[in-house]
Amino acid sequence: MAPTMEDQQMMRGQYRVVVIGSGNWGSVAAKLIASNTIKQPIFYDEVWMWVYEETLHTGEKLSEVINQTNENVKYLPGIKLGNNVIADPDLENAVKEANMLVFVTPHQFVAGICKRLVGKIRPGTEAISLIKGMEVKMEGPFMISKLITDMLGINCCVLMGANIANEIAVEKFSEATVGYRQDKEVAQRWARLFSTPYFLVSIVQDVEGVELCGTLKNVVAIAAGLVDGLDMGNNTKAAIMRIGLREMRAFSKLLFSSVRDSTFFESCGVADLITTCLGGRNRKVSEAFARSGGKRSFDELEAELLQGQKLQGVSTAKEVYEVLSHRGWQGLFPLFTTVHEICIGQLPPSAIVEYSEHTPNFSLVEGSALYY
Ligand SMILES: NC(=O)c1ccc[n+]([C@@H]2O[C@H](COP(=O)([O-])OP(=O)(O)OC[C@H]3O[C@@H](n4cnc5c(N)ncnc54)[C@H](O)[C@@H]3O)[C@@H](O)[C@H]2O)c1
Ligand SMILES: O=P(O)(O)OC[C@H](O)CO
Repeated sequence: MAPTMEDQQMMRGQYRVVVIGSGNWGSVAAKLIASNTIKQPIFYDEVWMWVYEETLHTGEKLSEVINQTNENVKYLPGIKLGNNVIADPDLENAVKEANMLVFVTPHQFVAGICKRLVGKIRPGTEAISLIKGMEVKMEGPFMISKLITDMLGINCCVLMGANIANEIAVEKFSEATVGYRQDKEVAQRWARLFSTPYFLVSIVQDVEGVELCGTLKNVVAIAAGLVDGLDMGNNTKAAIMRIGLREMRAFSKLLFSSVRDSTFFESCGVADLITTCLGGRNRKVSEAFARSGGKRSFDELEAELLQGQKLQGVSTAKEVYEVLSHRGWQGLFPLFTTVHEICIGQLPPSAIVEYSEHTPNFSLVEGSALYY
């Protein structure tokens, strides 16, 4: 039954959103959300955005400049976020009224942020993670949505997709996928919060599949960048993407048997893999690494080329490698293994196309559980 006028009045402003993170994608997410909260009465108009405070070269505080200019001059210059976006450098204050938390920071910072939020979250709060990455603990791999759920005791959906932030910032058409565990209504509410005519969001009941797609494609993007840096051309890059996709699917299914094949055909799967391997930051820095012959470090190149933005692929390759070596799976995942060994300088960048020496291992798994 459709809600009555009275119900709609009662629901007015019921959902208050905070965006935790204000990097390149965090700022675009705040812009998308703010364009919807202002139009949809169930959402409170103002959107809080937690800013990891920093002092700009002008001596001004980033959060103050965002509030004065309505622009994130460091991470998304030239784009107005919407007058209903409020930047707040005080994390606890930013979340205090919210019941919809949008996590969008580089994955290495999430555990520290959640630690600060323990006991500070309103009852009945829902979360969504836009973060592409995972953590590896003694007990094994931990997806970021699970980390948020475990640390804060709240349900956490994920939103992933072929989403290069700068393109969405200028309202070029793209798609995204929300992954949810149980509650379809909550997932639909998240889709409603993000969807615009140029940003189409679908929902699938496969939280791990969606999150692993977003996480693992960053490792393949490092491989794609190496291929570009070696001037190997399109066929080689396509081969790397195909093999990478197969390893993404095999790894995801080995970790979570519930992961669906169909998820890899959503925006979060093959589409994100393609866009990241063509135009992402991981690809860009990795290309520069290969062009330096592996002489310059990823850290140095990240600082030089991204000016404060963070790569996720190199640390994810390490995290994936930890899982592979702990379980004795390196031979089954030659691409993931090789990417990590190149990133740490154990192999030269050219090893990415000397991949054939591992191929027999790879074909051994044909017909096994890994293969289908
Ligand atoms: N940028 C994109 O196109 C894009 C698209 C989709 C998903 N993502 C994912 O979104 C997540 C966030 O990426 P982003 O692009 O918004 O960020 P970013 O890489 O542009 O910026 C880095 C952010 O980290 C913050 N930071 C630095 N040190 C910190 C600390 N110690 N604690 C907390 N924060 C700190 C900075 O203030 C900045 O906001 C990543 O997982 C990324 O993979 C990015
Ligand atoms: O720029 P990257 O490599 O971090 O990728 C950005 C997004 O994840 C693309 O969907």
